Amino acid sequence: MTRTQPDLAELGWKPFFSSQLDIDDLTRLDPARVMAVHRGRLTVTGPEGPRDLPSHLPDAEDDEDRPAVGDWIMLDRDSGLPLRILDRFSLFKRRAPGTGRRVQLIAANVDTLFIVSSCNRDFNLARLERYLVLARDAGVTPVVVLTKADLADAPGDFAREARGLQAGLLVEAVNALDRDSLACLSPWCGAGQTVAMLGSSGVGKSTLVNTLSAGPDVATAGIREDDAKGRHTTTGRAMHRLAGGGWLIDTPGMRELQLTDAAAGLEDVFADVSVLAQACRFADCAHETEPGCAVRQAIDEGRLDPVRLARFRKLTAEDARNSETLAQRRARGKAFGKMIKSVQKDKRGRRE
Ligand SMILES: Nc1nc2c(ncn2[C@@H]2O[C@H](COP(=O)(O)OP(=O)(O)OP(=O)(O)O)[C@@H](O)[C@H]2O)c(=O)[nH]1
Ligand SMILES: [Zn+2]
Repeated sequence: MTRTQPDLAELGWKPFFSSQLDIDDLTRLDPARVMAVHRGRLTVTGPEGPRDLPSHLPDAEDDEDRPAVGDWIMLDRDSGLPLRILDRFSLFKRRAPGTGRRVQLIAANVDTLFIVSSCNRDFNLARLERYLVLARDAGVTPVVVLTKADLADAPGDFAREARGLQAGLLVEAVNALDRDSLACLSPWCGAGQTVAMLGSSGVGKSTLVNTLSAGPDVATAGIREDDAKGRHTTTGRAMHRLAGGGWLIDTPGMRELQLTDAAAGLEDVFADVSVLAQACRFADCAHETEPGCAVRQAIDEGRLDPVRLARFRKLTAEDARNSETLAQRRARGKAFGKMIKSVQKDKRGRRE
């Protein structure tokens, strides 16, 4: 299949980006979209086709000044070098493991997050809520995609349960192997649109990528780089061109995303709990044994499902754990080490 180079709009350019440029910028700079980031290099695509560039930008100060897959960067027209990253309308990021407060950028300027689960034992409301919090936190519209509908007796039941999580939540049950069955996803896969995907292992993410993909990629194909041994290796693709004209970002980092600093997302996805909590007597109420707890009162009166509160607690704990600083983590590790030692001592004491 041959296809012409995508133009700016097809690459996902929006008025949001034009509004960040002045006349002077337009005469000196060219925009390009980051298709892949790897070992200090970028693969970008602009209307002139794909290019391989160094990833360092002149004014980079902190972690968020580094280019991520999906970013729009402005290149100097003369030197061809990247000068500036345009503000992102959405961003998936995470704390880099073991580095305290350092942030790793996963994907930028994503319009829609496909939250993938399947119509079988993988289906789990707690997991869906976790992904909904991630979507909300990144500023991306979520769509729940339930695969393996063809293997389930009553796929509608799964879809109904998922829809119950949030008013207006978009849920589609599909057979990921069948292109016709994926037609319901086309509103989010059209020209210029960018999708990312989250879901546990085996739910059908790779199958979805394959079925939705346009085939051989003009925008990213043909970029080769030398590896350490001087061999040519084709750069791993992070953005897949979709048959509908849009883009799908699929990177290992995206697949491993965890909750961090997600307080705003939690408050939104669990708006029912947050609203109740405002009426608790104590601002830091843990809704356990505190007097004047409006959340527990709602449970006693049957207005809130205790299972939902338990899921909210678990996610809040995950967020707190992932958001703690390296110093806090070390302190917790030490306290835990001390406790183990004292238990071991205690056991030895009893044996002697
Ligand atoms: N019948 C049917 N099989 C499916 C569907 N979606 C996925 N499968 C099958 O399920 C298996 C797992 O699918 P994958 O696409 O590899 O799952 P994944 O989410 O990419 O898994 P990881 O790579 O481990 O993250 C494959 O054998 C697929 O063919 C579906 O909608 N219907
Ligand atoms: Zn309370």
